[in-house]
Amino acid sequence: MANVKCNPDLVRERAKCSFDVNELIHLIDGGENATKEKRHFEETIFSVKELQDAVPEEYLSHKDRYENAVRKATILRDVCREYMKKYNYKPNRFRVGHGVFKDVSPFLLHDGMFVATIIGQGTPEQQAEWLPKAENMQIIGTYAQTELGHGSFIRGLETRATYDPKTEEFILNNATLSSFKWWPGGLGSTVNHCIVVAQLFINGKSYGIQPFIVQIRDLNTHKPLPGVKVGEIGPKMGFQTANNGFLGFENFRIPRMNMLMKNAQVLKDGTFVKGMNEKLTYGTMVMVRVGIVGDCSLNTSLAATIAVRYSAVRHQSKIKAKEPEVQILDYVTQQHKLFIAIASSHVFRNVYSWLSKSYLNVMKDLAQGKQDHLPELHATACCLKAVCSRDAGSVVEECRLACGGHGYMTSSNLPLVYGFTIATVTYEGEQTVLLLQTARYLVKAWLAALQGKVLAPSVSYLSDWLKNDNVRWQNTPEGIVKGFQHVAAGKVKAAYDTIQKYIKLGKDYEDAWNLASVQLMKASEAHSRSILCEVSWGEVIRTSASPNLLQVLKQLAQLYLVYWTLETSGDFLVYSNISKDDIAILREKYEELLAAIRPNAVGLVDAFDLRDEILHSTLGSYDGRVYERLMEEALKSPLNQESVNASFHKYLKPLMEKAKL
Ligand SMILES: CCCCCCCC/C=C\C/C=C/C(=O)SCCNC(=O)CCNC(=O)[C@H](O)C(C)(C)COP(=O)(O)OP(=O)(O)OC[C@H]1O[C@@H](n2cnc3c(N)ncnc32)[C@H](O)[C@@H]1OP(=O)(O)O
Ligand SMILES: Cc1cc2nc3c(=O)[nH]c(=O)nc-3n(C[C@H](O)[C@H](O)[C@H](O)COP(=O)(O)OP(=O)(O)OC[C@H]3O[C@@H](n4cnc5c(N)ncnc54)[C@H](O)[C@@H]3O)c2cc1C
Repeated sequence: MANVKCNPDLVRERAKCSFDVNELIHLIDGGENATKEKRHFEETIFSVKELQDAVPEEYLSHKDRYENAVRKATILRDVCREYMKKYNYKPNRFRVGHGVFKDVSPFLLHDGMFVATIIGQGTPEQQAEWLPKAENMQIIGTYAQTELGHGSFIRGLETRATYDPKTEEFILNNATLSSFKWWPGGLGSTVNHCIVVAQLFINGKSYGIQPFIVQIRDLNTHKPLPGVKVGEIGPKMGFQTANNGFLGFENFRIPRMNMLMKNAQVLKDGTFVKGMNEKLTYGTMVMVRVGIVGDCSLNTSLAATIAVRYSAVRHQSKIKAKEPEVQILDYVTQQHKLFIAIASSHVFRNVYSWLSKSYLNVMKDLAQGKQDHLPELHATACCLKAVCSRDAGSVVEECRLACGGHGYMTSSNLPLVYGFTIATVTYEGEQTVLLLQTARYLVKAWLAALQGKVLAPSVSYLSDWLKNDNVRWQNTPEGIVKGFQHVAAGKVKAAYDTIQKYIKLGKDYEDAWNLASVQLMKASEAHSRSILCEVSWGEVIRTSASPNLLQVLKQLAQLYLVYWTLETSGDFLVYSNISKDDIAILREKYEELLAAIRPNAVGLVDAFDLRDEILHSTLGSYDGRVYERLMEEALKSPLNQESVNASFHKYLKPLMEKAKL
């Protein structure tokens, strides 16, 4: 990239950088070697001509766009397979996926959830049967859980799997319209198999929801099998190439062994054998929620790179009347909009790495029959997924707005990035629903703290606060982290007291819960924020890096802490011992941090190491040829391929002529 002829503003910005960009790239990637491998892999993918679109996708019809995405998905699969064989390297397909598809791959669910569910929910025999076929694409699958009528409340799903002991089969049925599966990615026209989450019935008795692996299309003709009704759900706000679909069954039979039985089992005679914990059936969702925190980091870095580079190139208005127009990045309001995006990406990455470790530890425990830490993992993954995805959506939108009118151009890629980022707020558990799951855990933890019990590490601050809620405020990163814990503890207490108040007024627990649920949701958000602050600050101070880089990483981490303290200063005034003067000091600190980060802004986004092919942006490319690219892309419009469009003769001319009469 270094030899590309760049916009002079970007050249100057890069020269100003106080740290070694390559050092940060290696740190993000996990070492110099990892960067080399990543770059070699990406170079290979993006030099495949067939993966490059001659015409921007947006000009294609819905159908052509889908077919083009499938074409590219198959080529990408082949290239990756060869690459893995040759170099024994497991590539990050999601990162290059943004380059290849702009949006998302029709195979996203195959990789992300179908294969993962066979691993997580299948017995060793079932894995041996389906995993090799799924991994080498002999079968293509998705995860079909959500229905027209139910998504959040999984226990309310209506698809039925009724066991027939005579034939040792399950009979799948969708008797109502609301029971039709709705949303699964790839289901529309791509997959031939899916994991169907259905209500198990044996001898008329319900045994809750269970996962089944079901073939829905003929492997040769791709026609839906008799008894299967399947199709695509149509255009959406984003995820245009994900090929989301609907599905219903009519007396469709599958063998007994197609129920994934790692947890619960159905024996030949119809005896139901309970698993260790029925919630383990929800395991794939927990895994993906953890993964989404990592996606939030990538999505935020995409938007930050585009908006920061553009802001360095774009000049508009003046700060001082007698001086030239300034780079818009020099406006402190612009820095306020953008630097939190850079900081958030680092916070999400660090928290993802921390959460992944907890996830793997709990998986190891579960393999040995220990489930003590499962509730804490579930509660933590729920609230972090909810808060990170919403933050990422807001940050991406702020980056888009920070690019003014050009941010509204599809060619900036910011609308598409926003489309797939904002989807994460809803899928894999809608944000409020997940925050309320965590609130259940927090209320239980609060009760345990009141009873003097030892709490799990992520909530132990509740007991600390109970012992001493009068800690003096300190304007240091550690003091701010404590402050966030005080806010969270104060909110948990307030929500708990509100439930108790309603119960005393004669409400039952469920109604009291609903009446207190705005507070419960806010408590859960505050709990997440305290984890995000504590974990990210902790990771940064433990980072081994050169003094120059460490200084910049600390500035970013502090910016995150101060930004969110100021954003929620009302809560701090209510629940911590912060004073108005402390807030004024933090405001000053915030301004100092913006100024300190400013010279490194371009270097920081360069360190996300996102190739132009992944950014897909007229505004964000490495060379900063913004106006040239905007014009080049505009000229690709089909309307610019003819000097006069037929509509002139058909409609405009008659209109003008009628007006003359
Ligand atoms: C790294 C890979 C990245 C891959 C990326 C792929 C991206 C693909 C892109 C898009 C795909 C999108 C896919 C989907 O959206 S799939 C559908 C996802 N659907 C949901 O997430 C539904 C959300 N709803 C739920 O999860 C549940 O209904 C619920 C948790 C909200 C409630 O469940 P319910 O059975 O009603 O439980 P209760 O509320 O009654 O709680 C009972 C008890 O159980 C505990 N609990 C709930 N869930 C879990 C769990 N997963 N693990 C452990 N424990 C759980 C809960 O805490 C309660 O405990 P208690 O308070 O002690 O009683
Ligand atoms: C892009 C995208 C891709 C998807 N891919 C898949 C897929 O591959 N496979 C799959 O199975 N599903 C998929 N889904 C479905 C997704 O998982 C659900 O849409 C999601 O879980 C939310 O459920 P819902 O649509 O039923 O929302 P609802 O639950 O109906 O939410 C509507 C509103 O009701 C509120 N609400 C609901 N319950 C409660 C409650 N208990 N307390 C308070 N408020 C409540 C919510 O907060 C929300 O404001 C996808 C969705 C999207 C958008």
